[in-house]
Amino acid sequence: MKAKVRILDVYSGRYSVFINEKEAMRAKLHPDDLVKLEAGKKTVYGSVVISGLVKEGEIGISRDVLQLHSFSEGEVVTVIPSSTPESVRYIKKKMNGGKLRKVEIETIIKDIVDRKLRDIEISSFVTSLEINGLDMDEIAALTIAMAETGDMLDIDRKPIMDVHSIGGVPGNKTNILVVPIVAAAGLTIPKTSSRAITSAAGTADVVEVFADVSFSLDEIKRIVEKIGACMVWGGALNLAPADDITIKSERALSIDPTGLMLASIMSKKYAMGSQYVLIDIPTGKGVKVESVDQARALARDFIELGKRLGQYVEVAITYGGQPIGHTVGPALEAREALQALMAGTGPGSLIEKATGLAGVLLEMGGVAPSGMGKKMAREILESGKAYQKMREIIEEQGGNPDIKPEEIPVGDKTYTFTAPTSGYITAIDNKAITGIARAAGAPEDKGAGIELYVKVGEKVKEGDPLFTIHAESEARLDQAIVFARRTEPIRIEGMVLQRIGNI
Ligand SMILES: O=P(O)(O)OC[C@H]1O[C@H](OP(=O)(O)O)[C@H](O)[C@@H]1O
Ligand SMILES: O=c1cc[nH]c(=O)[nH]1
Repeated sequence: MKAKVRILDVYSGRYSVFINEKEAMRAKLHPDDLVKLEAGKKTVYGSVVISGLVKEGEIGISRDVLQLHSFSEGEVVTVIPSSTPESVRYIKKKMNGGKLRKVEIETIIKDIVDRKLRDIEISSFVTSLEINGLDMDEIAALTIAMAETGDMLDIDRKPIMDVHSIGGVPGNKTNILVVPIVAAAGLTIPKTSSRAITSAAGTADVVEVFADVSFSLDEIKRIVEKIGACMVWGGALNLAPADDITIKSERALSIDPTGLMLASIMSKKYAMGSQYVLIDIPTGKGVKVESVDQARALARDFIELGKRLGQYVEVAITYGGQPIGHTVGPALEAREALQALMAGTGPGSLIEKATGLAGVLLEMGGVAPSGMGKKMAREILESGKAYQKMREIIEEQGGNPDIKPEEIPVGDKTYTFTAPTSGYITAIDNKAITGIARAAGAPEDKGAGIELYVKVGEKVKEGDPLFTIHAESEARLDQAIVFARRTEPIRIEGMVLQRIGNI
């Protein structure tokens, strides 16, 4: 069938194609059917939405499609019903525990990028990877397919350093300090981050509080060649474009299948042309990797994958047993990171980790002698040079370099939990902290999150404040309070954990 394009002011978070009910009946199209739109050399796939927003003879296109494809109002397109793509068969193969061949992985990734696979099929793919995993051949094929379906960056300043955390630990704003420290030492570090996957704030969500994170590859090249660094969102570029699409399913399920995580991280590094990559594996209770043995096994996989991609990879296993610093959630974390950069100091968990990671990169990049990297990183932070570099990054990325931490707005609906008893803090439950911050609205509501007043090992008196929840609406605050009451994220020795009555 032929129809005229009508551009609808609608964002559905997916590729939606709106068809009038009568037209759909005639063409035997049903909600969520896959259709192909053809106009000249352009081909786009989308899912059918039956809607009164368009008349007969029209085809409505949501703004999501227009972000990557140009269609004009009134343009004539051919609408062709599309059958289930071949890649669904390969997804089922993985669901049944089979090993995928390179060509099968390439087909799945291409179909994800072309939007031939819909959310439900992509979620099934992600779930099949969570359950049945991938071996190193599959991971390497997946990484290269994810990178090569998008653009590649070629920056003239070498060597190109990079850092990436596997995430999972609440409050992990560490790389917002690492990147300016490393760039202030004269190294080149074009950092791409994803948005939150399992946490309440990915690094891209946090940086977005004070600067833009969505840039074209040409803009990134210009920024990095000028100041040696950037901190951008991988999903905004056509860089490993399957990554952000699969991350949406991961976020909804709060899972990060190991093989997909390796491919997600390393495809971004490969596409950015990174030569020396440091991977941070936070390890501890309630994060993605709970034991040092598991962390070592994962480290070997990163190093092996790096070799296959021609990259030199080192891994830092870091402490992830409780949140990093004192804040969780985009705006609160942005405040804390900026404060630390300005003061050259801050909470031990943040400063030690940031200078430790930056130090490894300074040694890998050959600007610090072996064993001296951390000291040099600390000097750069304390001297204010890292803050100056951060100001350059913020300015080049369209933000206000003069912004002060207290000027960053945080959620004004608050509730503070206090210590029910006196004693030492014995544990902080990472998963519960993330769950509360997400219930409060993070990461989408930038001001939502948690301010923590205590860390494990500290002494509190009954009635001392433990943490404050911030939200942007009363409804979200109430949800977070309920979640916090149910999960009791902070344990104090001697505290009654549960009271059980007649059962
Ligand atoms: O904690 P969750 O949400 O699972 O993991 C996602 C976060 O981990 C990585 O951090 P970085 O960009 O290396 O700092 C990702 O880019 C993302 O920001
Ligand atoms: O970028 C990232 C970080 C953690 N896990 C992923 O899958 N991607």
